Amino acid sequence: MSTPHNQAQVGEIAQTVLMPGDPLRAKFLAETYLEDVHQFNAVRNMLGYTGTYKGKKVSIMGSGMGQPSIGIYSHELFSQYGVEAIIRIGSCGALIENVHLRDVIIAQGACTDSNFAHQFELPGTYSAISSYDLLEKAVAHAKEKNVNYHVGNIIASDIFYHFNQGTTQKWASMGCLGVEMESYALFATAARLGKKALTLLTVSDSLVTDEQTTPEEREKTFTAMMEIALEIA
Ligand SMILES: O=P(O)(O)O[C@H]1O[C@H](CO)[C@@H](O)[C@H]1O
Ligand SMILES: O=c1cc[nH]c(=O)[nH]1
Repeated sequence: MSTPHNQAQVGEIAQTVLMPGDPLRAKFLAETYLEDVHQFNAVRNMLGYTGTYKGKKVSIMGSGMGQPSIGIYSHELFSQYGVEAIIRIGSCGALIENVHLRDVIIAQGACTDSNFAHQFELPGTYSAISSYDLLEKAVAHAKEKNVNYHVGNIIASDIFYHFNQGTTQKWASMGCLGVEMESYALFATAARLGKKALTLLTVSDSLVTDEQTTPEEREKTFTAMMEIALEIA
């Protein structure tokens, strides 16, 4: 069996999948941390790997950028491959002053400007939240490893280059810690299919101070977040 976007056979993918947006971050992680690794997907270069971490079977696969992309991959993983939990390991922009470059955000919930949840025809606004079970474990590991972490809400936007300069400040005024582009669709897909999801983000840039990390740093150096995800997988 395969899907239009994933050439893996059933059984090749672990019950927990770590998902960075960047498929090269998936490759780095698999090559750096996993043993007995094999690559299960290369369709559209959305690289996916399964291996073991401390004896535990774990998969890592890129999600691409944006809610439509993670909506496709997470739906297929949950509904076709028996995946029970997806942990997104992404980069984000900091929206408030006390969230610094390279800090880790553990997303409790995600707001959005996307219409992803309109498909559910709910009689109101859906609040997308992470799995408390995964969240609790991530916080425990972050504490144990002395990671600079924050737990709270984020904004999962359909837009990277906002023409209206004030947009992200409005989300900051509602307590959102960071901006990224996938978590709302991931949390909603998991909820609809009765599965678990969590997002861990490393701050790659600050919309407050304009500091930035390089593309290579985003690919290879966000290891505190990667290690938390591997421990709780
Ligand atoms: O680094 P990743 O996981 O791709 O996450 C962030 O980076 C991309 C934008 O540069 C978006 O996908 C955003 O969510
Ligand atoms: O969506 C994103 C991801 C990283 N940094 C941003 O500013 N936005």
